Amino acid sequence: MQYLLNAPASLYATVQLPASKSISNRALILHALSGGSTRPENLSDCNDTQVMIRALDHMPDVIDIHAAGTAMRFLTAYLCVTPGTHTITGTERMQQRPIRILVDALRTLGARIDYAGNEGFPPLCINGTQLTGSEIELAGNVSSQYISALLMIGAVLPVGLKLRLTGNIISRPYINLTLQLMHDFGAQAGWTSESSIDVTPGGYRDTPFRVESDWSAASYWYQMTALATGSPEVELLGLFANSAQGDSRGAELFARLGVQTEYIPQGVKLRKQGHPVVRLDEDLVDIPDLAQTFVVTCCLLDVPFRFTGLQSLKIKETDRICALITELRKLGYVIHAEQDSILWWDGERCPADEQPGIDTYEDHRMAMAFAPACLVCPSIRINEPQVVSKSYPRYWDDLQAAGFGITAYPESR
Ligand SMILES: O=C(O)C1=C[C@@H](OP(=O)(O)O)[C@@H](O)[C@H](O)C1
Ligand SMILES: C=C(OP(=O)(O)O)C(=O)O
Repeated sequence: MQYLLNAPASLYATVQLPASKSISNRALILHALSGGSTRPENLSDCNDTQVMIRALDHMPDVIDIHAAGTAMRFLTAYLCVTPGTHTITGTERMQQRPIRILVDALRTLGARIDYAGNEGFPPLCINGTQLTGSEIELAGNVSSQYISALLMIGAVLPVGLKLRLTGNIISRPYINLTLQLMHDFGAQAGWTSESSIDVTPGGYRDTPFRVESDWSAASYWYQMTALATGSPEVELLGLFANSAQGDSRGAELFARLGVQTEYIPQGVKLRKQGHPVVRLDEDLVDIPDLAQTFVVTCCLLDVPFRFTGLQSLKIKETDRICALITELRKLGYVIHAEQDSILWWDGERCPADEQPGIDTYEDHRMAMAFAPACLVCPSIRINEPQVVSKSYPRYWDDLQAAGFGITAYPESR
């Protein structure tokens, strides 16, 4: 399928954002480990959370988590401490996303895990057992999800858990989000140095918990506000000012691109104010999921950039470094990569396709970050638009409600 997008003449919208999948999937694991009956409220309706709910509710012999990185990593650790034998698998891409660092760490703690396909990658066959280890060292420079997965089970281990992280820690705010939620569910855990974390044993308590809206999803509305002409006004509901989500830092970066955030009781109100900076150089190591948003926005605003800290992009839903370079060329922008961890643009242009069809590579963020481009490039088409269901199933409905025209074609052209 393909969507042809048309921008509204002016952008005024009030949007009920989806709940955060990162928070939902942590809350579901912590709730399960608490053994309580008070289910977290306002869970995301996205595919990544649906697969988690299904797995925890039914615990089938074969658990298929589709494309959900958090579900794969968090459930792997969870299954190690849960009685029974399960195989956990996912999409073809998931079977290419590395998991050896987590498996090695869990094995050091005494877990019984076998690779059911290729060494180092899902699917995994896991036999739940009592873990006896309590201290591990693991790399912190590949995916923070391994660390979050270990931390969450740490509180139910007999003597707790001490983690020592090596290398430059990436996606640190996601580790802090895990620690915050563990605390909310009654556990004690925290940093003891820049690279060490201790978790006290004692388990979790049954706790009422409400999931905040998704700050990563909010970024596409910031992007639309930045790119819209006139005086756009967008209200995003369900976001907190003092959010534990690292991607809330997007608000501060967008201020430099001319979008002002006003915190209101229901969420945030966005308006355009001032002019974008003349160039944007930023380390995005803490906010990798916003890389596509900022790369596309800066090109379309004509703001040259250099974004570092992107080393995790190659192992996400697709190789996002390659995908961005290829798809931006269709819009007439020549961006460059360095050392698999940096993307930069000095303003270089190439002829744009007449009716660009953006490929999305089974990556929700490719679809969501390129759709706002219709505010600048008429006749833009998004291929396989249904990929948004991974984190924001109502994305296209919300765009239509905001006045965007969407025409669906059955075949990609
Ligand atoms: O813990 C989480 O909820 C997430 C951590 C990040 O992954 P990495 O730690 O692999 O960068 C992020 O990209 C992902 O979307 C969600
Ligand atoms: C990388 C992402 O998700 P995950 O790693 O959880 O599949 C994402 O949502 O951008």
